[in-house]
Amino acid sequence: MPTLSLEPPVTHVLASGPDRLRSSAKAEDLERHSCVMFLRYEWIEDSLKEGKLMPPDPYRLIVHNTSIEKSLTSSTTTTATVAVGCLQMLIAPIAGPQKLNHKGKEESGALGEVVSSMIGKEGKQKKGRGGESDSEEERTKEEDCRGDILTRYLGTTAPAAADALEPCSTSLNTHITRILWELHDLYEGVLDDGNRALIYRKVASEIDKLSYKVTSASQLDKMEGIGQSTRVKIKEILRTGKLEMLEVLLANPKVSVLQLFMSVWGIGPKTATEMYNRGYRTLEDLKRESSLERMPRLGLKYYADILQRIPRVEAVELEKVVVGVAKELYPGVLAQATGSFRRGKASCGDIDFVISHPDGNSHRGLLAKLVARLTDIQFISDGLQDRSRGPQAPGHYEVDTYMGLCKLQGARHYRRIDIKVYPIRAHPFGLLHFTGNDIFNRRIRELAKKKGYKLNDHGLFPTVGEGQNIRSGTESIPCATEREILEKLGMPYLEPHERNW
Ligand SMILES: Nc1ccn([C@H]2C[C@H](O)[C@@H](COP(=O)(O)OP(=O)(O)OP(=O)(O)O)O2)c(=O)n1
Ligand SMILES: [Mn+2]
Repeated sequence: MPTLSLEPPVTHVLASGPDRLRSSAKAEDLERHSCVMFLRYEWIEDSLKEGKLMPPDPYRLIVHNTSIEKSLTSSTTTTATVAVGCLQMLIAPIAGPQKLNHKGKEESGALGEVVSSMIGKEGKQKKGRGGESDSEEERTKEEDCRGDILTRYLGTTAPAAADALEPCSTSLNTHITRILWELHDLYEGVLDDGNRALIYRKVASEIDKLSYKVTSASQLDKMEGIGQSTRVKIKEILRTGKLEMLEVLLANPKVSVLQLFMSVWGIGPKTATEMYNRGYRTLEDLKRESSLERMPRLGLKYYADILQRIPRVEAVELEKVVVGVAKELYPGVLAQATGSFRRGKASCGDIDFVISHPDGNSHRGLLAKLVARLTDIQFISDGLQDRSRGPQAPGHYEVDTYMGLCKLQGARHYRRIDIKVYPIRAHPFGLLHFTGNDIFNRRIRELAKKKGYKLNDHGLFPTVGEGQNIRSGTESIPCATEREILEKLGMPYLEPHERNW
């Protein structure tokens, strides 16, 4: 089990362009306070490849403004890579104790402000990828152009590719978004109002992406998708640090019990309300309820572990185990972790596998064998298997699903694992769907609808009729790759890390 053993411990990783670094007097200040190391961009690439934090010394840039200039220009590694970013590792003494927001992301607090002032209030933080040789200006143009294309196709701008690798992103605006996320969670979960939840989610994620701290609601004037009532709420949050409407909601005892129940894996609004109406108020009460189905039982059994997010280093190891066993059992199998892991996130809520076999036949029975072997080696501990046979429902093919819990040998926590096995013709659709994120999926499904298709994780089905009478065929348009699916929808291909909407 790999560990994060860098000393002093790393709490933040931020990226900055070298030009900004060269001209910044504050770079020296930060170095003097010895809270920052400036590293070449390859450090994070290698760390991600290796699944652990690499020792920083070989990647270090000497941080006096004049020396930075020298090490940037005289670096023996590709100047192109160096030219796109220098990483700063901000360590504990200044950052103070780590705080987690509701999504388990670190809050950057005052230190974030120091850094944002260093890299520029209005400037978007940029991170490049190794091997790119275009200039910063060219890249900006290209990203802007891609944004335009997507705006045209999807009615919104995708986040720049550079925003996606979460290890480098910390929100500077959790003073606002913490409350908006809480509203999202309440509306989505407890109050079962998906539309309102989506509004708060969109606004909160947009504000989380800003590279400056919002101190006045007028700074958000140009941001799309913020309605008048959300604006009023943000003003109140900025003025008072809280939101009365949220406090009133949270003070409602029923709401807090429902929230607690729905934090259990497998319990949705319906069961939570039912349990509340039966007089249950605590998780201990729930454990006594014999009518609970298997999934919420597991949810209760592994409650504390499931709440913990999976650090990326561990997810890398989890993927190795499952893919390794799948390949051993079925040479040539297509198996990979999707979801937030494939989108490059620093931590994942669970780990989602999508599997298929190119021979068109071996997918049958594969899941049962794989789960049996993973159980034998004491990787999988508990779970549920389900087979949704098709195509009784239009356009639904045989897809096997496993939802359960697993643990690496010697690891502290059990982790949630989902495995989906698709027949090869549906594989790219499964991959696209389970890579997400959910907002991106919603957008491409809307786009498909406009173009006369129904898109789901089984295929792309031409539709006939209109409005209430709309019906989709049972034969999918064949697509061999995710790229082909997006092409059929007339939109440019997006790498998984560009799908963090
Ligand atoms: N209501 C949903 C739920 C899921 N998905 C798709 C998109 C998700 O990205 C993917 C995997 O679902 P997860 O809930 O596991 O979400 P993520 O993997 O994206 O995030 P997390 O880190 O929380 O697991 O399935 C979706 O489109 N709509
Ligand atoms: Mn997931």
